[in-house]
Amino acid sequence: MSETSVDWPVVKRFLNHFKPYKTQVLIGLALIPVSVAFSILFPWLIMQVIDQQLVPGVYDGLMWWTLGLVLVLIGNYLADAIFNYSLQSAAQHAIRDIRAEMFDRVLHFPRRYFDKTPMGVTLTRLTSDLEAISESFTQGLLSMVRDVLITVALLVFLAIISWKLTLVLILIGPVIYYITELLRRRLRDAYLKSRVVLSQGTGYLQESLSGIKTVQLYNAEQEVLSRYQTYTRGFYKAQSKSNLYDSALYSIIEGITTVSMGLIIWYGSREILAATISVGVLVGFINTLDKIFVPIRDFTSQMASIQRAFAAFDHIEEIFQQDSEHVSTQGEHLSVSELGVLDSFETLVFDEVRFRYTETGPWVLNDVSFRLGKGDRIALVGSTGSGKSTILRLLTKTYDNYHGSIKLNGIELSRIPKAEAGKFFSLMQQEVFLFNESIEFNIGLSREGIDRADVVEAARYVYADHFIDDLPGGYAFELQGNGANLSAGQAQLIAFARAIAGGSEVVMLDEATSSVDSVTEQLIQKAIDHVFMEKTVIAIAHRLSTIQHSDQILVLDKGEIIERGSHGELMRQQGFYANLVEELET
Ligand SMILES: Nc1ncnc2c1ncn2[C@@H]1O[C@H](COP(=O)(O)OP(=O)(O)OP(=O)(O)O)[C@@H](O)[C@H]1O
Repeated sequence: MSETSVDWPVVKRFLNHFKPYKTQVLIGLALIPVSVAFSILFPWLIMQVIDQQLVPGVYDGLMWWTLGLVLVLIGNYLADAIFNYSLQSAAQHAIRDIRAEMFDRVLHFPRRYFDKTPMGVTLTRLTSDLEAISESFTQGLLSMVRDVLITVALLVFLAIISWKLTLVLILIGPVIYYITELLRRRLRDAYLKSRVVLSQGTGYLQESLSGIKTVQLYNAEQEVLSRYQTYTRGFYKAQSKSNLYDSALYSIIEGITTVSMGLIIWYGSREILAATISVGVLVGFINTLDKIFVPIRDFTSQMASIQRAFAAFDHIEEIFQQDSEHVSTQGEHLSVSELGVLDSFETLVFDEVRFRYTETGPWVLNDVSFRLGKGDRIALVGSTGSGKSTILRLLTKTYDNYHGSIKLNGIELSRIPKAEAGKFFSLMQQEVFLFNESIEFNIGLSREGIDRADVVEAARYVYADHFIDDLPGGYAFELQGNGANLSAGQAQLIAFARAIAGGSEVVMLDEATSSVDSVTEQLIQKAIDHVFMEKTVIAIAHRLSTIQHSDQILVLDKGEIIERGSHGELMRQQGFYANLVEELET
């Protein structure tokens, strides 16, 4: 344990989750003394049967002793079963609650977290790390407490019936402990190694499966497989090593138990012949031996399990430590009058906004200023990486540590809670994610206040209704594998309908650059025209027609607005924009 530092507040927070299930924990704990009592009662009864009945040849009452033995055995099993069941049940309940709480946090994490944390890591935190803690709680910590108490009680019992035999036993104890400790260290190293390789392998597996289309497209199956095999080989090696130490430990302890048994029988027989102890004492002693050695052996795995739990505590703590960021994206508590100002969209003003994704990274937006009024349509154009999407990401509050000022109806955006700001803006994304659910779900997303009629209306708004009606089941049509059973254009229309269904006043459009078939292309164009006619729009525009429909065009280069104006004005300037348009036309 000395290798692992224990963060008690973390452990305490974990144990707090057991409070609602304290009855089960208390039942489990209450059964520990029962188990201890039964463990002593059994060898004591055996001693009595031998010394009082068998050796003197008294058969009267033998049945009662035997019945007592059976009852104690049954009682012991029952106590063990209830102990395990109640503690496991409490642990499972607590883990269920913690898992839900952690997932809730993860769902609210800022994008920065996901930018730097591989998905596999978050998955591991929510699954195997929690399992390790739960396992350690039941099979590690509390079983160890019970076993230690039983061992001590048995040793006291043995010392009372024969201190000489107990002395022989105690001499063997340190040998077992030393061997166990030696192997345990190696076992733990091998185990840790296998966990590291396993999590790397799982991360790689997850990445390969999410990129399966690319893997297959470029016939990279063999390379991917051989790279995965390096992880499985590593895992196999580490696992084999830990199995080897585990079985070595098991066999050595078994061997020592047998040798001790021999020693005790030899020494005990001499004592019987010298009439210092009775036959019953020797048999009772032998019966108890196993009960002492097994916990000593299990102690190793219990300690390992507790160490795993502490490592897991450190990992899940990373999730709980994200707290401050979690709160910051939520903005502040606005006053009633401020909330009144946010009733409907009036203006959005960017004033010398600067932004970078990381503390030390390059500035991605440099003194960006513009004003978007109700009904205005702004187009953002510029080369790739110039910062267009970043502007939209600031508005969706995906990132919020900007410099300068962004005011929504005069209130600083960073102060407005994410959910509140979200009512104003909806994003028509270029990158579409569709769930394995019905079309209706994919448009409405079970959002509050959006019913079936809104879903149908949104689909009609973006001209997606015709193709949806033609699908088997219509709005109940189940999508598969991120919309694999739709065309790319249809998937885009569903995403458009999703953005419209929210009823936001400002639509942010990230226009797709990928080409779709001409029929869907026309539908998408019509949907965009519709939005341009009726909504306030801020669009990352790639189509010339979208750009020309805008009141104001902002031309971005390396995070700066280098030109601004209407299409006609910018064409007359014969600058960056005019060149861009020329490229689009050719
Ligand atoms: N999560 C991120 N972490 C760090 N840097 C990022 C991140 N996202 C984008 N960037 C960087 O910010 C810059 C602007 O990116 P942005 O996505 O805003 O460009 P864009 O103009 O929308 O490009 P495109 O037209 O290709 O979508 C780029 O240099 C990019 O590398």
